[in-house]
Formats: sequence, C-alpha cells, structure tokens
Amino acid sequence: MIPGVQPPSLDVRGVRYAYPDGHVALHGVDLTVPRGDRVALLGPNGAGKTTLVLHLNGILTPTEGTVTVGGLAVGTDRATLAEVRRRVGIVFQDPDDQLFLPTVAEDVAFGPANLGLRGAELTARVDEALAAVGMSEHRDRAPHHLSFGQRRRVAVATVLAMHPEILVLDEPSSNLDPAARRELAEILRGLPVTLLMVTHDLPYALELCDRSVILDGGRIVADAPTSDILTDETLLKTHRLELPYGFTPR
Ligand SMILES: Nc1ncnc2c1ncn2[C@@H]1O[C@H](COP(=O)(O)OP(=O)(O)OP(=O)(O)O)[C@@H](O)[C@H]1O
Repeated sequence: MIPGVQPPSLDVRGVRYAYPDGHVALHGVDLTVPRGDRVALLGPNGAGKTTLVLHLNGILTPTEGTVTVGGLAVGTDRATLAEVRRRVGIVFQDPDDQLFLPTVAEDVAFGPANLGLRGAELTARVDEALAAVGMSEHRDRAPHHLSFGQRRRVAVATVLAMHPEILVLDEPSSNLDPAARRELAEILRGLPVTLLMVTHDLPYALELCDRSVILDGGRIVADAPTSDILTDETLLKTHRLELPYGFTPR
C-alpha cells in the first residue's frame, strides 16, 4: 500500500462461490468500492446478491478469490472475523432480526458494549447513532412498539454505533410508506460512510447512488453510473430489471 493512500472500503477479487450442494452462485466477482462511495447492487432474484453480501463479513468464505475490507483481508481466524464484522455493518431486510433487547438504547449499545466500550464512551456512541437516524427521542421505548420504518432506522443505528467502514443495506426501502422511504433516503444520504445498497427499487438506487452494479447469474454484467444504467432499456430488460410505470430517470 502507498503511504497516505487509503485502501478502498471494499475490494472483492475473483470471488467464486459454490454452495455445499454444488450450485455455483458466484462465478468470479470483482468489485471495488472506494471509501465514501455509495453503490447500488442490482440484479434479478437468484442473481447472487445475498451470497455476495454474506461474503463481506465472512459468513461465507469464497471457494476462490479474496475479499478485503479497508485493507484487511477477510479471513477465518477469530480476531480477524471480529474486526471484519465491526467494519462491515449489514442491515438486513427485516429489522426484527437485529432488535431483540427491551429498549432501543440497549439494542444500539449491544454491539459497542461487546467491543468493550463502557460508561460515557458507550453512551456517546448510542447518542450519536440514534441522532444520525433521527431516533434520539425514542431511546427508552421498546423496539416492538415502534413502527416498521422506525425499527428499520434503529437497525441502521445498531450498525452505525460500531463505526463501520462500510454500511451494507439489504432492500432498505422495502415495506416503507412513501414518507418513511424519503426520510430514510435523506438520512442515508447524510451519513459519512461508504454504502453498498442491495435493491430492486431502481428510483431509490438513482436517488442515493451515483454508481450501480448489476449482478446476474453470479457475474457482474454492468458497472456504470446509475443514470446510464437506468436509461439503457435493453440492459434493464436483459437482466429483468424494471422501472416503475411512468418513472423517467433524469
Ligand atoms: N443454501 C443454498 N444452497 C444452494 N443454493 C443456494 C443456497 N442459497 C442460495 N442458493 C442459490 O444461489 C443463487 C443465488 O442466490 P441469492 O440468494 O444469493 O440471490 P439474490 O440475488 O440475493 O436473490 P433475491 O433477489 O431473490 O434475494 C440462487 O440460484 C439460489 O437458488
């Protein structure tokens, strides 16, 4: 590495992955996401998007190839995996998979407390993460009393509290009403983190990410400015991607 040059937040090199039943879900994926970029990961059902995301924090290990997060190679030893899981914050589609404690503040504190933070430092982390998603006033409420959109924001806060290198969001706009969808976009746009967003919501990709990548059949088949991808009707059709009726990408 050249001194003073920051490594990319994410560097995926030649990743091939075969599930134990022999099904090859990734066929040599290359993807680099520089620090601070926001990238949408698009593709039809079964393209391999979830499989790729599960490689980013070591839940799956490539059959071939490497994944590097902020210069750290994702390995299988415990210390490396723990650091990789701090660096890669994955917000799953269902917030209820990530919220399991009696209060919002406890859920947000859980990760940093596991890293060893205590007292004022821990409180500051929780305050900062809740403020970033506009949920400070709900800190003492039970997560299951919140609306779905609020729970999704708290799920984002649980990950932000770890100070991740990269925030990975799986379908962040799903099941949100139009106002909650817009509010979440405003929050995500303001976060000072690298973002990788898996989505079928093409307008959301355009709104948030300058760059989009299409994965299909376990291969990256396009990597271009989102506006170029969304105006290429043939490309969209070939990969079963559809804009909402009446939506015209600017
Ligand atoms: N545990 C598994 N064992 C065998 N094959 C699997 C397993 N999980 C996923 N697959 C296969 O791997 C391929 C990629 O699946 P994956 O879930 O990564 O796609 P995806 O792009 O995330 O799809 P979606 O948009 O529907 O979430 C699919 O063909 C799927 O059937």
